[in-house]
Amino acid sequence: MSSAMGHVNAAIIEVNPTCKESRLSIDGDQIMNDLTARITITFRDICKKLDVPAKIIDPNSKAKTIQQTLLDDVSGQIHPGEICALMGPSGSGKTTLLNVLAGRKLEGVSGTIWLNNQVYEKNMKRMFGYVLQEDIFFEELTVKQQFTCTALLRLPKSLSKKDKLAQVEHVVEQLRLEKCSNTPIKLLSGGEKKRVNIGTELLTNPSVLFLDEPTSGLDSTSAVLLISVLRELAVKGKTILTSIHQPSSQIFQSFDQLILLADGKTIFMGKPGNALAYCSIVGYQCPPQYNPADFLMDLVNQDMSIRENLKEIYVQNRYFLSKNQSELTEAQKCLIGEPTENEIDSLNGNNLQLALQKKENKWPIGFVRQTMILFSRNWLLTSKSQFSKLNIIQALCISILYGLLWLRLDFREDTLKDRSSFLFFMMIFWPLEVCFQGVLSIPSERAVINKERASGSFRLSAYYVAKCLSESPLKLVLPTVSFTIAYWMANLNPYFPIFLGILAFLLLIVLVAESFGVLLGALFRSVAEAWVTGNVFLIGSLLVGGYFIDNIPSWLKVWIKWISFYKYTYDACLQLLFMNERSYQCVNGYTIEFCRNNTNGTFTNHQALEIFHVNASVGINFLALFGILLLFRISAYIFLRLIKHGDARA
Ligand SMILES: Nc1ncnc2c1ncn2[C@@H]1O[C@H](COP(=O)(O)OP(=O)(O)OP(=O)(O)O)[C@@H](O)[C@H]1O
Repeated sequence: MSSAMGHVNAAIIEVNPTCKESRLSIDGDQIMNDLTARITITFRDICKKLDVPAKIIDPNSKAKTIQQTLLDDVSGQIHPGEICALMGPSGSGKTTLLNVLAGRKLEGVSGTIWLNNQVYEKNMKRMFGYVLQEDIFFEELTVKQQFTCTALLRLPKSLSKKDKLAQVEHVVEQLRLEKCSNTPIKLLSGGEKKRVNIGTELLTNPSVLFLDEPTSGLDSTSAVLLISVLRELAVKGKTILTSIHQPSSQIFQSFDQLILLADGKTIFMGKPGNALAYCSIVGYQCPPQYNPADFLMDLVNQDMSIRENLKEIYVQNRYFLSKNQSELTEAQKCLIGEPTENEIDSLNGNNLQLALQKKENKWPIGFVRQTMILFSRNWLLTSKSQFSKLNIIQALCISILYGLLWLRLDFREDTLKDRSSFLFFMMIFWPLEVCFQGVLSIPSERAVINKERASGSFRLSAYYVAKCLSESPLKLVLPTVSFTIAYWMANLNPYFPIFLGILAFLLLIVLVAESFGVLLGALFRSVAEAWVTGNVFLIGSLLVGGYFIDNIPSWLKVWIKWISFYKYTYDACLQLLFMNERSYQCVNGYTIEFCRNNTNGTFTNHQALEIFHVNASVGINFLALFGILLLFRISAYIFLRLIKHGDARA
């Protein structure tokens, strides 16, 4: 398995920066073209109503929930080759409408959506690309690594790897990202990051592109560049719907259609160039030399009564598609009429079947391939974070400090406690360190994973298996180095197999602690809560681990074997340490009873072990630790599956 994974790893890392001229093969071109049908989206009477806890809206309310209307009877039609802009004040429902049309967060939604003349089905989502407002990535990856990983995961298995890489090159060019294609995403400008965000969605060549405020935070030049990229995509036949906040007049005029929302209702739908004329007809005149977008936003933001008036006028005017031109009111001439059933039936003669056929797989590639690609990405990211200069310096300093404090222990009665304390303190630092990394691990990746899974990139199980397989070995490297240095400096027991046995147990407890951290990260939404729970459990487990207290109350002793993984490791390591035949020098009889009247004598390893009151065998301790490891890992997966910690807003 490792060689296969190494191969994929290379595929991602070794993206050839010079293969600019790479092109899709004829077959590849055909497959990519087949993916891109020209799609008209029609939506009728879209409502979204949610029952929200009453206390959130009114702290004095006696009711349990209050129904909130996020979208109210919104209808429209967006055509291929066009860019439709969604505008409206903050909270007017732009993101909600985008989500609904993109088939996301459908709780409480009613109404109908058609893609061409086919009623929307969940599995048509693969035709969509959704560019979130936030640019969420693993920012350590370069642009090409990000694109390559996405292409390998999301493009169908019928495409060869060469074609998938050619598609990456194509998108890099299309989005004018050549200059920064080998730069880590964290070093990119806002505009470049946004284009990487769009590029990630474009790799699958979606027919419809949804964008949530792609220009927010960009300077005007970057915004214009971005919109020109969208225009090029529209020209190629994509259907584009984007929400936007206060665009410049140049950008505003460049849209093909504008939908203006207020409080979840449409108040204008038409060509942007007709918006001011419409306002003037219904009684709101734009002052000369005013940016039309600013005027519209000021108008709807100003006064509740103006908004209500605009909503009413729109409702009176919205259905007119079946009328003759001569029957239209002046206001209607400025609008695009809302579609009726007839408009849907006559739509887009293209009879391409958009829903997945039963035999088609929901996932573009299989579980094993997904796992291998995610393994390679995780390997890359984890090795970057694990082997930072700071981590290496920390590991060396700590091991040398341990080694110096316990330097060259003699085999004498008065060093028995020091030997056990060495083992115990070795069990503290690395497990705690790795547990903390585990706690942060899932929360720090959650946003990216949720985003990628929302676009159907991979199974959760593939992500989790890849994560476990790639991170665990890497997280063992520094503890191994550190323990080896300290062990031989302290000269704990020079018999090599014993060193290996103790090392194995110390690494096992590192893995158990890491799994415990991952479990907490999957269980809790807040890192602080996870960490507090972890602290209490780990400190409790440490205290009863066998080093600090001998006389534990009997009612508590019963539970220790269930809760303390330190106890298993400590007991096993002590048994291993005193396993081989060796004599120890008596000193004063304070520790070993046999030495009390025999201060110049020697005692055996068995007598040494007796003072530690160890019970279970090494094998039993190993099985117990291994069982806990599996329990933590499996529980973490179950929590990850069951508890949705994504966006709290449905
Ligand atoms: N899950 C939810 N529960 C309750 N209210 C919600 C939920 N999701 C959204 N809302 C509310 O619905 C309204 C519309 O939200 P939405 O995010 O669509 O607005 P927007 O126009 O995109 O705003 P902005 O421009 O600020 O992003 C807001 O008042 C928001 O608070």
